[in-house]
Amino acid sequence: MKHTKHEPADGERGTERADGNHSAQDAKAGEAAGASETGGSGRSGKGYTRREMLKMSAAAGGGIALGASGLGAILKMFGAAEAPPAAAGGESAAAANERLDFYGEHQAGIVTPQQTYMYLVGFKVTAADRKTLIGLLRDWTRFCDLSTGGASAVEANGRLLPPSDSGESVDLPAAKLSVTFGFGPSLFAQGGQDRFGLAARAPKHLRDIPRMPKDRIDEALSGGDICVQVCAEDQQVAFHAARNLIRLSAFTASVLWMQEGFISSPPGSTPRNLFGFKDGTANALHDSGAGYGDVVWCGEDEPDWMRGGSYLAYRKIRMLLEVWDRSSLKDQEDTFGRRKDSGAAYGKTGEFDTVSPGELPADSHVRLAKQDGAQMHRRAYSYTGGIDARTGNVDAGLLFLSYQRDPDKQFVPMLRLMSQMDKLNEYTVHIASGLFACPGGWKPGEYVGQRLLEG
Ligand SMILES: C=CC1=C(C)c2cc3[nH]c(cc4nc(cc5[nH]c(cc1n2)c(C)c5CCC(=O)O)C(CCC(=O)O)=C4C)c(C)c3C=C
Ligand SMILES: [Fe+2]
Repeated sequence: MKHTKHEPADGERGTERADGNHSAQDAKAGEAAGASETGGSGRSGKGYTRREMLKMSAAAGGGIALGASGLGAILKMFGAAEAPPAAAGGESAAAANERLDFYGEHQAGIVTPQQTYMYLVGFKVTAADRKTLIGLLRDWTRFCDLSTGGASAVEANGRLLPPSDSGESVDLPAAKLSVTFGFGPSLFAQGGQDRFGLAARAPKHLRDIPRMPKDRIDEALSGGDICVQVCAEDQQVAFHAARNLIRLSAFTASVLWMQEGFISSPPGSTPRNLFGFKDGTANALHDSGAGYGDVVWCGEDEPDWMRGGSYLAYRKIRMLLEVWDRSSLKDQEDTFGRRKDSGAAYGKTGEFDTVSPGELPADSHVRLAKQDGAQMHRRAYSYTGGIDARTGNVDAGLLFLSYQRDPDKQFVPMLRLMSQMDKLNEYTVHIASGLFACPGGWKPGEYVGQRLLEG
């Protein structure tokens, strides 16, 4: 059952916390709540774990007169910045490192370091009007605010109703949870219909990725009005967030598809994909504030809500592991133009040595990327889906995700070139596709997409 909405009045909202600390109002509310747990000592300025939040919500249910919504009451306890106290002085560095700020100039989960687990969920909005859509985005915002801070939105409204949160992350830390939102072309216009009065606010480059000749796209796994990328260092934390975002969308949106990915590498080194090659090396070419500005973040030529945002290109690419595993090491290395062990380009010794395209096979993947010349920020995850019952082969591959400021220049032409010539095509099939406009980051007190919906 969906929780009753708590619409904070302006005066309830907390102030912006550039330093990660909450306003005095928040701290006071936190102290009051903490007092019930700490024998009166309070925990002003310290973070609360999910477990503590659960206990506090139970305490609040017993001792504080709740409003229509227990969740609302919990949020009120922490002040109407709608967040539990964030990492601040006194908290252990380990705990602080577990949190990624949900607020900021840019959304987390784009250039922030890649976490181990990822869920990608595509939604179709079923709401009939903009107001209902806004309600969903507000609910999602509250959930993300709490869960990225390591708290749970557990209602304290008795045993006769389903709990507002499924609860499997209650004892777990924030685990660097990030939730990144993107809007698909169909949210702005579908079949010539301006469904939510947003057509005039559509970003410049948002249209479906054109189909390529070799594509075997499954429409049921593609597109959508809204895409949510959920990442965390703990799979249960990531799943919990994806699941509860779905749950909160009941009656307002329906899930079209959900993908599950993973990636792993020793700290500081480039992860390997399921072909055993280091994947993500060239991100180092733009790995700086200035580089992100040139490659990732949208600028002044976009509507205000997209500034500091980016376009997410998504391709689900099946990798034919059995074919690959029967190929010689030479064939495998020729496919990328890089060495399998070190990741170095042909003719070089170090992974990050500058690539000399002329030394790479003409149809190799990296040579074609260099020929195209564009850069994008890749954030891919591997996936596995068990065994293909028809063939007995392993169903596995890459959830290719890239962020760029202009997909018409930085993604589509390269995809076209690769689809025509890439040696990698002998071993891969593209089976799902989508392009989403991810707005710039959120300010505390603002709901996801507010500048689009109210601008
Ligand atoms: C249209 C863009 C791309 C698709 C689709 C794509 C699929 C894909 N890539 C790999 C593995 C590797 N890709 C690598 C480099 C690389 N790939 C792209 C783009 C697409 N890849 C770019 C822009 C680059 C960087 C090229 C450069 O400037 O050097 C590499 C090499 C190491 C690295 O830089 O990451 C690997 C390995 C797979 C397996 C795949 C589809 C399944
Ligand atoms: Fe690639």
